[in-house]
Amino acid sequence: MEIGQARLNNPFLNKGTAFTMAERQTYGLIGLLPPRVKTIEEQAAEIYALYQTKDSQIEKRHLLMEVFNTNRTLFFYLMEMHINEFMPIVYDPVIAEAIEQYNERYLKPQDAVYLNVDHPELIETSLKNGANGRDIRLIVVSDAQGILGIGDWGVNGVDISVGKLMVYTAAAGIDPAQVLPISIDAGTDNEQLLNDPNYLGQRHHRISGSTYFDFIDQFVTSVEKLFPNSLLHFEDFGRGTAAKILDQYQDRILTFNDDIQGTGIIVLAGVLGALKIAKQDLVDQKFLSFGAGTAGTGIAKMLYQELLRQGLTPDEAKKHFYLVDKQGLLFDDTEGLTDKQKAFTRQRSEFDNDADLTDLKTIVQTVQPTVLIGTSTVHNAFTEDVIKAMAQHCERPIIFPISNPTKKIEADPVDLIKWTQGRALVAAGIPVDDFDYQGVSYRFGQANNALIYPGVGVGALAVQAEKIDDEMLAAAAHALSNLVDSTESGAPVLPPVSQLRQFSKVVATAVAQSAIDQGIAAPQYHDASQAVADFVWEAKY
Ligand SMILES: NC(=O)c1ccc[n+]([C@@H]2O[C@H](COP(=O)([O-])OP(=O)(O)OC[C@H]3O[C@@H](n4cnc5c(N)ncnc54)[C@H](O)[C@@H]3O)[C@@H](O)[C@H]2O)c1
Ligand SMILES: O=C(O)C[C@H](O)C(=O)O
Ligand SMILES: [Mn+2]
Repeated sequence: MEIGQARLNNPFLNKGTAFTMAERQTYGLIGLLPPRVKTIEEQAAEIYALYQTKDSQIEKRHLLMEVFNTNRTLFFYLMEMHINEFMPIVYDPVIAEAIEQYNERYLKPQDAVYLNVDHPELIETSLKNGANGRDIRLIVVSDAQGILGIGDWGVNGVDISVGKLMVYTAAAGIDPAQVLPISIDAGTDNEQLLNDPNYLGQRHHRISGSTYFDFIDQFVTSVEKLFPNSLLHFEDFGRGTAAKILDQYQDRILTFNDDIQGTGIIVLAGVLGALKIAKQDLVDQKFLSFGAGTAGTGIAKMLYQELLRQGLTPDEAKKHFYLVDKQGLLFDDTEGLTDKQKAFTRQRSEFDNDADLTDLKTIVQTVQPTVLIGTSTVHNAFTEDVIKAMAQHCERPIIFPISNPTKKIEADPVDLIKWTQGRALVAAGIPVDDFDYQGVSYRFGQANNALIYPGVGVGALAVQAEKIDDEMLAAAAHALSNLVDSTESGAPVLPPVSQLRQFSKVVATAVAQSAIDQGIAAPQYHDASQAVADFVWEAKY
């Protein structure tokens, strides 16, 4: 039992001024706190009042991180009360700013584990020190090669592991004492960091090839050994490693890649939601993915698998996809294709103007897509010309510019409504305010994987699933899209973040049920909603 200052300094156990007199006796806290005993409601009201005095978003974040660092229960109590307001501050988009300023604003290690590619022999010790005897069930790990759309941020990327875990607890209620954020410092190719005297990571370029993959393998093996009942969530790895790692481990351990799978199913859910509103079928759509990297190809795969579930053959389903990357429309003879792009390339013989299919407007005019998804990190790539060309050929264009953070988004969602006279069905990766236009209030869905990965992870953990498979992922997407209200004009294509807690439970239950139905849940679980309810942690003293 931790007593005295050690208890006050332990964010998992600390209650600050809310320790009762009896607790102060028991835990050796007599004389260590001012006399007045406060309730959690009083503490939360005080912090919130202070929060409102902060001028900038980064200052607001700094305050909330201090609460997080000192008292997890109070932090999550507050977060539940102000979920809409706090999500963009502790998570995307302000988290990107925090990552860019990590060295300057370094406060505390945030109970994360810092692994160093040059010292594989320290992996186990580091993991044990990080857990400090806690029963770890969920790990988010990042090597920060592709942080959102802002590139390589080395050790600064630890914030994304911490932030993704915050959302897990706020949305789906995993006990914050059972999570472990991890940074893998594999070096960085970010020259700004390498030249920054304050940079806190290893000062060398990224290590790649077998040294890198051997390190990952030792890491995964250590996680399996030390935390055999945990889910290992990979976040913001690079285009050249993310899919390789997922393919290597997805059948061996309980693991998940958020950028590939989480993004795939949030977009699938959003597209299904949009089609519900437009009263159209998935099999009648043509999908154009602009930016065919980790997220773009993950999305194509999820949509493709849904077409198969709806009865199409692989050849028929494949014909619905057009991938565009730096080279233009991707053909089977395009130079530099990634393995995941190869599954969705087109043939030049399909087009008379194949040589011209390098700019987005010509591609849109030629292909006439009904669904346009942006995962390119190219700000404002969806110009008025491009969107008008698309809207000429379809009544309800489905347009998801989902590159993050705000400075990378492919179009301003408000412009998409204006340019299509309100016909577009739009979702972005970041929160966007409602927009009143020609008598209709347009609400924008947030196609951010945060709306779905917490339910997936908690659903899988609640029934101790052996793995996360495509059936469970599809169950999650369907559960979420079923909640879309298609009756009101201007309705969003996904349920609003204000209901994150409620719908994460629905997603978790669907995922748990799928694992039970497939026989990959632990045998003691028969009732998915009971298992999820039993698993959920509440932010109270
Ligand atoms: N909303 C969400 O939930 C969500 C989830 C994952 C990723 N994202 C966003 O998607 C973006 C991409 O992430 P990623 O992990 O796939 O990165 P990535 O680097 O794997 O992929 C980006 C792709 O865009 C391509 N690209 C770059 N410039 C281009 C151009 N001018 N024209 C066409 N293609 C171009 C790159 O070659 C690459 O293939 C990021 O901004 C990220 O924040 C959003
Ligand atoms: O982190 C986010 O906001 C979503 C996504 O995982 C991304 O990489 O952009
Ligand atoms: Mn990500």
